[in-house]
Amino acid sequence: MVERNSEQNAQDRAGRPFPVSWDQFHRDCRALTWRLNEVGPFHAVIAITRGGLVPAAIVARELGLRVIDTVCVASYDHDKQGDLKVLKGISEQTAKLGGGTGKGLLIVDDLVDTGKTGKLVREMLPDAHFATVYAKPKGRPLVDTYITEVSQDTWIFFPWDTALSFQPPIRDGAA
Ligand SMILES: O=P(O)(O)OC[C@H]1O[C@H](OP(=O)(O)OP(=O)(O)O)[C@H](O)[C@@H]1O
Ligand SMILES: O=c1[nH]c(=O)c2nc[nH]c2[nH]1
Ligand SMILES: [Mg+2]
Repeated sequence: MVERNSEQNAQDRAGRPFPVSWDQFHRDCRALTWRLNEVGPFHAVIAITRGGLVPAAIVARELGLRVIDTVCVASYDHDKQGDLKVLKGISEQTAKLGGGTGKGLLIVDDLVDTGKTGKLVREMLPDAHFATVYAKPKGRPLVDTYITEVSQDTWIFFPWDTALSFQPPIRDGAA
């Protein structure tokens, strides 16, 4: 069980819900790839699981990359960030492709928020290119390429975490 830290309860701080549909997410990932295509070529994509798996699949498809690795990090227990735990590091084979420092490797995640996850992975591969679809201001300086910035008090709701449900009319107090 990931340890909870009430100071880091991101969703409590999040005044603004930002729901993202599958269509929107796919479009944003394609927009990200247009930018990455100018920066590459890359030897491999490394997804920061689990949120980075979906954008990594789309980016890899668009860039024609077939070597895909994962760095498995756990920190948020739903909406509360605890201590970061690396459950699986980058494979030796992928590390070799990046010359040990990550040169020519592309790290992909769905977003940076506080930047803690991104910082941890960057330290493993200082010369890798780090891309996220969304960025909040605290984490943004860690990212090399991103598409959309949202305010720090925004909570992004990803399509794999949500389902269609009834919403009360705005007049009746809907967000
Ligand atoms: O910039 P930070 O404050 O570190 O937050 C960003 C990280 O938080 C989320 O992952 P989470 O730990 O919730 O795990 P998940 O990807 O498995 O959902 C998100 O996918 C990023 O990896
Ligand atoms: O689904 C999520 N939305 C967010 O805004 C966020 N920030 C950190 N981790 C997050 N997970
Ligand atoms: Mg994640």
